[in-house]
Amino acid sequence: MGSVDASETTVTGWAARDATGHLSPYTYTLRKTGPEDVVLKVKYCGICHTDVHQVKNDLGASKYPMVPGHEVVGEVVEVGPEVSKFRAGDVVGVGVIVGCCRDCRPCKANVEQYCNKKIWSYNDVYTDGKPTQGGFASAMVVDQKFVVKIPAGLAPEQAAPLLCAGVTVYSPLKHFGLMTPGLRGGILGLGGVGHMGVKVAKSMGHHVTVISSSNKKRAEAMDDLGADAYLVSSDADQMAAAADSLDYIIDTVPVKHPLEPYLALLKMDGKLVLMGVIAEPLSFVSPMVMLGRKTITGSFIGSMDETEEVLQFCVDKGLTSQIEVVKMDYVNQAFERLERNDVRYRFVVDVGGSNIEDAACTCL
Ligand SMILES: NC(=O)C1=CN([C@@H]2O[C@H](COP(=O)(O)OP(=O)(O)OC[C@H]3O[C@@H](n4cnc5c(N)ncnc54)[C@H](OP(=O)(O)O)[C@@H]3O)[C@@H](O)[C@H]2O)C=CC1
Ligand SMILES: O=C/C=C/c1ccc(O)c(O)c1
Ligand SMILES: [Zn+2]
Ligand SMILES: [Zn+2]
Repeated sequence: MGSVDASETTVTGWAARDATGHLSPYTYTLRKTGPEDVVLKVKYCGICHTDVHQVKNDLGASKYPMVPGHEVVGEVVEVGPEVSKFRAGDVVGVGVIVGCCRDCRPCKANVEQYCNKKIWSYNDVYTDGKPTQGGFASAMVVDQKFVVKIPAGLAPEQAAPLLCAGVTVYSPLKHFGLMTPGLRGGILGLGGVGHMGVKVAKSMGHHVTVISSSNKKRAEAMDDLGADAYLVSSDADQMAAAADSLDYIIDTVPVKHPLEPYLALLKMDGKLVLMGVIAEPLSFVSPMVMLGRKTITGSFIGSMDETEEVLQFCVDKGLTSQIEVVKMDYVNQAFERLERNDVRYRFVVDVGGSNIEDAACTCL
């Protein structure tokens, strides 16, 4: 962390300044540590496709300067006086949200990710009026409710993708009653979220089919990730042969795509769970869901409770994410490679090992 005055700490993050999405060093201040706040020095931060959507203003609501990053693992360096769960030296994680109202139905049901007053970890405004900034930064201050302990047995860089990608697949499988061994699941789009989908679903005892836009990932999917079957979505014969075979599909495609080819793969009562953030209407004809009582639904990350659960689930099952660790000065190339589908399967930035405070003067 940088200089400290009576109330605020100066930190360096890597921010996008406009919709080109190019990140460069940016200096800003953290809020004064409140009674329930945890201050963490960032060690690692994963790059999610949502970060690409946000820096490039795909959703039309981006504000700049924007420091992205919501798969954040760090070390606690300070806690407020009312923090009981954490102490200095703990390795902790922060994900997509850092605030909620605590009073609405979702908050009271501990599914605070569905709170209409949730505060996003970046591209949002905190309760003090300051913009929120994410994990591609030397440090963050986060309310303890939105901080999780990284369990022993999980390397910090390994834990990073679980804080968004991991919990994003775990939550709907749990919520929709899809944890039963023997189910037949489909993972559409084998990227950061999708590869965690294969691993989590396999660990639940499912028969897992990857549905991909190309044949390029077939061997990796079957041999390294443990998928049971692999379909190329443009291969009409393969798709026809797999009709009526799946209990669910986790759809992670980040761009507009037809739904009917995938609805056809579902059995009666099958579920298509949309994960991709797509700001255009998707379409299907009604018989595709009526004839088979199929469901099209969506799911948004997971709760704080589920985040703790998926971390422990991964420890218990010996499950790891497949990551490429890079330094901060590679972040723009990593974003470009992610956008062109050239990563196996998640970039994780070694923020702590990148001397980002020193780079601040030279990289603008
Ligand atoms: N709902 C939620 O809570 C969350 C939503 N997201 C969203 O989920 C989506 C996926 O995120 P993430 O896994 O990080 O992204 P990745 O880019 O890592 O993976 C997406 C995968 O989709 C496939 N794909 C990519 N581009 C295309 C294309 N043009 N046409 C068809 N298929 C394509 C590719 O798989 P293949 O090569 O196999 O075709 C690619 O690997 C994003 O929109 C992200 O914002 C992310 C996290 C949480
Ligand atoms: O990667 C995590 C966030 C996902 C997300 C889902 C829906 C939405 O509208 C977003 O802006 C982000
Ligand atoms: Zn994410
Ligand atoms: Zn609420």
